[in-house]
Amino acid sequence: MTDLDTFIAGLPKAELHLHIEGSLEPDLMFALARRNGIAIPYADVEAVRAAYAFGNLQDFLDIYYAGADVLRTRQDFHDLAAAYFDRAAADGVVHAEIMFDPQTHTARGIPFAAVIEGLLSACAEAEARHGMTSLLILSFLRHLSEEEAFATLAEAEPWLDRIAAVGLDSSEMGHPPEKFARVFQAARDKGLKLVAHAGEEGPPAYVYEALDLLKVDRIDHGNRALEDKALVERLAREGMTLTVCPLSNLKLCVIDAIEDHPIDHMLALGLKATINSDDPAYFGGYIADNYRAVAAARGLNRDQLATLARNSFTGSFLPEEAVASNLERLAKWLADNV
Ligand code: HPA
Ligand SMILES: [Zn+2]
Repeated sequence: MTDLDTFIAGLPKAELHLHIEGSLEPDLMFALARRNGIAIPYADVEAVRAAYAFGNLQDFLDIYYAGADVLRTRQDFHDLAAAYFDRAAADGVVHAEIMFDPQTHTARGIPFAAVIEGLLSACAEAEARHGMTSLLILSFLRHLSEEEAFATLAEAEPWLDRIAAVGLDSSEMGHPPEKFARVFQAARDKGLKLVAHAGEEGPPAYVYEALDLLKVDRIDHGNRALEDKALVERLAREGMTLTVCPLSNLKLCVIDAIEDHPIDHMLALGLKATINSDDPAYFGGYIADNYRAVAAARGLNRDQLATLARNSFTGSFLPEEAVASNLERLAKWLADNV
C-alpha cells in the first residue's frame, strides 16, 4: 500500500479552480521584472513571501493585482502557464480548467491577444509534454462595471471557440452576481459555460443569485452555502459542483484553522465538492498540497479522496467521452494503488 502523500500525488485528478495570475511564483515575478525592465517593490523573494499575510480577500487582491504588473508579453503569459502546467503534472493533474482575468491586463494596455495567445500556446505544449488537457475560463472582474464586462466579452469574440466558459471573480462583497446577469446571459447565448465565485466571503444570498440569475454550471468556493440548509439541499439535489480551495480558505481567513475545514461535511451532506488550489503561489501550495492539508487535518480516507478526484472529472467541462475515459483511468489507477 502506498503512503498517503504518494497516493495523493499519483491520484489522477482535474483542477477546476485556478487563477493563472495566482500561479505567479516570486522567482518568476523577479525574472519577468528583470526581463521587462520593471521595478518591483520587494528586495528579494523572501520579502515577497513575507508580504503574503492576508486578513481577507481584498488584502490578497491588492497584492495579486500589483504582482500581475510584471506580465507584459505573450511570452510572459506562456511562461507563467507553462510553469503551472509542469507543477500540476507533478501533482497528478491530467486536466486543468484555467481562469484568466483579461481586464487586469487590458486595463494596463496589454493586448487581449498577447494574454490569450500566450496561454493557448502553453496549453498546447502541456498536452504534448504531459498529455494534460486544458480549457480556458475568461473571468470578469466583479469590482468593474457590467459595461466593462460586455466590452471584454466583445474583445474575446475572435477566440470564443477556444474559451470554454466565463467566470466572475475579485471583490465579492458589494458586487452581487445580479450585477452581471445580462452579460452571463450573453455568454450563455454564445454557447459558453458559466461559473462564478460565490459564498467565499459573500452570504448564501449570493449563491442563490449565482444559481437563479446567472444560471451557473459550477460554484467557485461556495463555503457560506453551508449556513443555509435549504440551499445545501438544493445544491446536493442539483448535483452542483463546488470548487473548494482549502489553503485559500485558510490564507484568506474564511476559516480560522485548517482543522476547521468543512470539506468532509460537504461530502457527507451530498455536495459535489472538489479540491483546488485557487492561487497556489500566494496561498502556500498547489493542488496536491491542498489534498494533503485537508487529508491530514480532517483525517480523510482514500475513499473520500477518490470521491473528490471523481467529482473533479464529472464536474469538468470536458465532453462526455473524455469524462468517461478519465473516470476509467482513475478507476484503473485506484485498483492498482489502494
Ligand atoms: O479567491 C479568489 N476570490 C475572488 N477573486 C479572486 N481572484 C483570484 N483569486 C480569487
Ligand atoms: Zn478563485
